[in-house]
Amino acid sequence: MDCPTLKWGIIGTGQISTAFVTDLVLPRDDKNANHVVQAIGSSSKEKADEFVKKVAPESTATTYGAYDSVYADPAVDIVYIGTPHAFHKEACLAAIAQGKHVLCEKPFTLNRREAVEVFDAARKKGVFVMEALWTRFMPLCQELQKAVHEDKVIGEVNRVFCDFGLHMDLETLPRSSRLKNVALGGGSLLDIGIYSLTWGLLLLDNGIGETAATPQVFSAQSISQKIDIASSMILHYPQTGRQGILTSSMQIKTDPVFARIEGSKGVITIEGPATSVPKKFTVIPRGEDAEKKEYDFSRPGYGFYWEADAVAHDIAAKKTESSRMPWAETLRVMELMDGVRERGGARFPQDDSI
Ligand SMILES: NC(=O)C1=CN([C@@H]2O[C@H](COP(=O)(O)OP(=O)(O)OC[C@H]3O[C@@H](n4cnc5c(N)ncnc54)[C@H](OP(=O)(O)O)[C@@H]3O)[C@@H](O)[C@H]2O)C=CC1
Ligand SMILES: O=C1OC[C@@H](O)[C@H](O)[C@H]1O
Repeated sequence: MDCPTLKWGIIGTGQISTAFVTDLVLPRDDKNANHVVQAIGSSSKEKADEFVKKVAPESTATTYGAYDSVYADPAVDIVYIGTPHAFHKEACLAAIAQGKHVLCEKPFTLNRREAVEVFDAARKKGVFVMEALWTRFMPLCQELQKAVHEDKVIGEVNRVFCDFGLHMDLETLPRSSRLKNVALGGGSLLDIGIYSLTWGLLLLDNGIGETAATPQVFSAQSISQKIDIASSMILHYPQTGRQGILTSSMQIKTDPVFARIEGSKGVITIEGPATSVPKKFTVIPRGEDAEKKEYDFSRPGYGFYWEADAVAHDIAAKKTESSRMPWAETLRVMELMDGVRERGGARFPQDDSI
């Protein structure tokens, strides 16, 4: 099918649902899927109505003051989950129980154990489920992986540095903020460290999920008000000697150049407004006379349509997993982050496995 149609039910009307739905309805020249905003579920019907008025005024979305009504709506094909991390598992399970496909925001769940529960349920129902790690679906990311692993433009990779820092004034954030509330999964690692880890995994090794090489992991976390305000991970691949130095912080914003890949024949830098939103990469070959080459990627809107289009095509092809974000890859990332939190001391009340 060339241009499949997918009818979306949206759960939560906060920041990310606003950005995601804005992109779903964005007119684009390169459109290769039809996205219909079919239903909106919110804690109140008034909020859902407001959301439609603001974000998708042309749509005829049904609005509900309860999430369950979205899961039960027969017109909805796929549920997009845009609630805080701590509610992802419950929302995924409820949607799957109604036979819906699911695209769930990152981090997929609070830990690996919860993710296993969701994938087991999806397997039994035969529905498509994916973690919305949108950066992996950006053309820049795919081009960069090709340049590094297939074209070997900087020879053999030796080290990858990547940071995602944002200045989040913890003192002034309300206790209810998902960024600092422990019960909502607050802290830097699950919110933004997941991107630094993703870049490291994608650039240090060409495998994904079960085919990926297993690194040794060393890590540290700085804990304040029970959450990690900074996390650092060193990934070491014993077979190749490669190292990744991958960090996150809630104290200071990262420079626009947020990552650096060092290889035997040169260096690549990646830059953009945030570590989740790469705009350009630059290949800098070794040697004083060597010419730098810049690869600049423009994008209308935010760039969430790339993952949405990929999901539409996977579902049309009757797949239950994405090849760019397979279940085993989500489980691998969750397991690595579980380990970091186990060593670092950040814990959530409902997380009884660590
Ligand atoms: N891919 C990306 O670039 C981004 C991903 N995210 C991810 O999306 C998720 C949501 O983040 P974000 O949109 O920033 O969060 P917001 O706080 O802006 O919105 C979350 C929404 O979830 C609903 N909700 C349900 N229960 C609660 C609760 N107890 N506290 C707060 N909200 C609740 C609310 O919607 P309602 O009242 O309508 O039900 C709320 O508006 C997170 O998991 C985050 O990691 C976030 C930002 C960017
Ligand atoms: O995924 C994200 O990327 C951007 C950040 O501002 C946000 O907190 C995070 O959830």
